[in-house]
Amino acid sequence: MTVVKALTIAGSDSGGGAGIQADLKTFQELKAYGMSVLTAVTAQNTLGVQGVYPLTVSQVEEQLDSIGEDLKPDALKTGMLFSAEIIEAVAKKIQQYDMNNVVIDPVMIAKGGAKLLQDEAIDAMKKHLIPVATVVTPNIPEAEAITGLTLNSMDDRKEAAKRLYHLGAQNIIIKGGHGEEKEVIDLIYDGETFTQLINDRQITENTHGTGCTFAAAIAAELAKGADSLDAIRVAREFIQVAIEDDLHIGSGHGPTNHWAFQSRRAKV
Ligand SMILES: Nc1ncnc2c1ncn2[C@@H]1O[C@H](COP(=O)(O)OP(=O)(O)OP(=O)(O)O)[C@@H](O)[C@H]1O
Ligand SMILES: Cc1ncc(CO)c(N)n1
Repeated sequence: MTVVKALTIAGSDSGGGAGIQADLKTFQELKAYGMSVLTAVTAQNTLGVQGVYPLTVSQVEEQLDSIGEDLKPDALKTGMLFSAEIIEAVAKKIQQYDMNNVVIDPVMIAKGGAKLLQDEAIDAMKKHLIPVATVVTPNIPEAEAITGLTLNSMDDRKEAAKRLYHLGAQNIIIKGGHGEEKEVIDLIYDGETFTQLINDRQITENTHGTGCTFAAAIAAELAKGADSLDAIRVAREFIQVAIEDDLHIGSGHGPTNHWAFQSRRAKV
């Protein structure tokens, strides 16, 4: 049996729906051995974020050294990185250990509005992290914050994708969860071609951690050898059913269902 390894570099969500917890659940469901480098602890539930406690840069670096020296991942994803210093350290270690198949989810704000990235860290993200991305997965507000554009139309999103490409990312997906359309349109750009993935928009409160889960699924598929577009297509299916078969946990924005994808496959 060939075992592939996937790494998440992200924050902990005590509520289990987003962050490291969502990533590890997703890796497991997609049969990638999951590993984690923690950047911050959050006290969080479906109602919101009650506390944010970043780790020190050296604590993050030491974890990355432990992974890099023994357990080189076949793919990795980044989530909440919190500060410019952590972003720079992570980018440096990715290069030092020659880690490939890098999915960058430029997490900035939790759905309830809590800040998971300091404003002054956006420049570091542009300068250090987006250039090492195999795939970068901003939602619409994140793409706006990175590019400085206001994204009102699909043409605006295409222009933002081009700018992200020029920052050095190989593949861009601007996620449409925050869009106004009746359907959810995720826009992909690989430097040459635009591809739109169009899916039914689910009317539900339970979308906590959709971005984390989606990016982790891309990383798991890349780890198994898929090309970027195929990895994104599987991840899109994974998140669609995780939203459709929601769990109804907590009294706020509940998590998605990380086992829905495998449960549905088992029924076919
Ligand atoms: N209501 C919905 N119905 C169907 N798909 C959705 C819905 N909301 C989000 N998605 C899908 O989930 C994925 C994540 O998109 P989204 O824009 O919600 O990310 P995000 O804002 O980064 O998430 P997070 O809450 O983790 O920060 C995308 O593929 C998007 O199309
Ligand atoms: C720890 C963490 N990372 C990412 C997100 C974004 O969903 C969140 N809410 N919490």
